[in-house]
Amino acid sequence: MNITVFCSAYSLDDRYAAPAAEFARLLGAGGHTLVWGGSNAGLMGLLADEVKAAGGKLVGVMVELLAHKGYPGADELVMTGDLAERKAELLARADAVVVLVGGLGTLDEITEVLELKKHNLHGKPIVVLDTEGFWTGLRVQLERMDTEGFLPRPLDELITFVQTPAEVFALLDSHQNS
Ligand SMILES: C/C(=C\CNc1ncnc2c1ncn2[C@@H]1O[C@H](COP(=O)(O)O)[C@@H](O)[C@H]1O)CO
Repeated sequence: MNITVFCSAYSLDDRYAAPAAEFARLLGAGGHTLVWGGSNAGLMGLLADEVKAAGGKLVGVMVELLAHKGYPGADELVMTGDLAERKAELLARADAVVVLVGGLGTLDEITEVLELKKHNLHGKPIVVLDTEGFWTGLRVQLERMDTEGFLPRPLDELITFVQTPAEVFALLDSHQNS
């Protein structure tokens, strides 16, 4: 499975780094391919290291302006012209999207794939690994949109929040088998 991952480009403490590393090991050991921003920076680099060490493949989708930060050991590096093209490519190459902790770049990526799914422009699973309740604020806001009639379809058709790396793969397996 090609799993596109959005996550922080910053180095983070163990509360966030350890679950991200565990997720990456499960991804690699499961024979999946990590599709990600292609950077060796922070959590993005840690993720790639762990996936590679566990036997998974790496496909980096980069923008020219950040090419100097490219992960040296990627199996494939795709160069895109700008951030919008990169987001489109990250989604096009995904069988599923997984979101780890992150900042504005990650938030931008989540809302993009959600908005496209809302309009039925793709039907790929979007799973948030909600480490330490990091995304509680987003979940609460989305639930309010859902209950107060701001969404054209139920929220649980659009996105799933889980607490552990193992739950991510259990969910993706259940999607594959359905
Ligand atoms: C932080 C530094 C460089 C960042 N380099 C990046 N390279 C590739 N992709 C990136 C980079 N920064 C952001 N992204 C994308 O956005 C998400 C992370 O952004 P956030 O703001 O940290 O959440 C990530 O999913 C990438 O796709 C200098 O060391």
